[in-house]
Amino acid sequence: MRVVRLSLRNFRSYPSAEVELGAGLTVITGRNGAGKTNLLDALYFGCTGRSARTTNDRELVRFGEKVTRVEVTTEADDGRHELSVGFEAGEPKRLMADGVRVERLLDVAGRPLVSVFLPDRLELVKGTPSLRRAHVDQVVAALWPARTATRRAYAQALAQRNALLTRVRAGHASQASLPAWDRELARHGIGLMADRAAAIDAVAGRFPAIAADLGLDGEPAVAYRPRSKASDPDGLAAELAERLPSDLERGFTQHGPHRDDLALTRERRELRAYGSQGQQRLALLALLLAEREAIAATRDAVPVMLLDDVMSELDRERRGRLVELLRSVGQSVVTTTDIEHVPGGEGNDVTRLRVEDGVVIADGAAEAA
Ligand SMILES: Nc1ncnc2c1ncn2[C@@H]1O[C@H](COP(=O)(O)OP(=O)(O)OP(=O)(O)O)[C@@H](O)[C@H]1O
Repeated sequence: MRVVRLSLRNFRSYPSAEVELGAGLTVITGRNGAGKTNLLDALYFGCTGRSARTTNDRELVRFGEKVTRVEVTTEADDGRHELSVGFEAGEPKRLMADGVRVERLLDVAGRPLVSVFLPDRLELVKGTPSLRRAHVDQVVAALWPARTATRRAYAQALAQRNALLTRVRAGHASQASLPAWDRELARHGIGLMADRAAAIDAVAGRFPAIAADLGLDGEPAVAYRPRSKASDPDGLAAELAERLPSDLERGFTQHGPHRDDLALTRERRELRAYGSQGQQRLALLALLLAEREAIAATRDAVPVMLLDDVMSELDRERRGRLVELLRSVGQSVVTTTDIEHVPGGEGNDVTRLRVEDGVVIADGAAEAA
């Protein structure tokens, strides 16, 4: 499946725009502030129903306007499909798939998977474990959509246990029902840990070669770091029981997969603490590309890569390697202020779009794929 067309109305800086994407690499050029990221975010929004940049949807509505709308046309073996997201500022979003109203685009079977790199996504490497956990869970969802149920069940059981801890602590409930909740939490917890381990396993094997391809030296590696050592629900329930006094003191559950992390390392040291900006950036790109490969191998779908402003931060050799990787398989869209930052960007297989004064101009389309 690939995205063939993007259409927007009153989205961020665009009054309206119609964009045809290439089957392989599409490069969006334009000056600083021209609207390149806005276009990339519109694509993300149209495919997922969410912005990659903000959780405040109001920001997406063009200044002075009330309603925004993004439509995405995809092409798959069974023909073309239409996804659309629109809303009036302050009102709920209206999501449609092939003209039928849906609750969430993420649940639509035929929607394109997207993987996005924005400069602030470096937080995934540098930031708190919670960001990496959420990311790992997204990878699980992309690999095996049905398994999102396990994460939801775990979150629900955790919330119930925490509520009970608060009541016990306040003297409003007895401890008698805690073991039952521990068993429930442990059952879903072990399931969640198994899903995360399997997802990282699929990615970890691919990561070093891709990282090396991108020019990241020093034996880069990615590994799942579960908080619990347990291998079955009884083991995790026992660990929870052991920590009960301290949980009661604090009023929340301190142990379990909601404290897991993902380690990105180079020379066995955490990139989060010791990596240069360039190394962190390369590791994140390698991670996203390894995930793309793992997803492509598991499902009949290659996620569309959306890369914002990544080229200017890489040296020429690494830019060249990244572009080669992107051109080798699937669909990707990159933004840059200067086409010269995309080695091979003038090639016949590359679609070039230029953004100027709120208008998107086809700057030489790729030959039919
Ligand atoms: N809701 C909105 N309505 C109108 N304009 C907006 C809205 N939100 C952002 N903008 C404008 O969009 C422009 C930024 O666009 P964008 O971030 O896509 O630029 P860019 O081409 O990626 O720039 P850079 O190369 O500097 O990263 C700014 O001029 C900003 O004022």
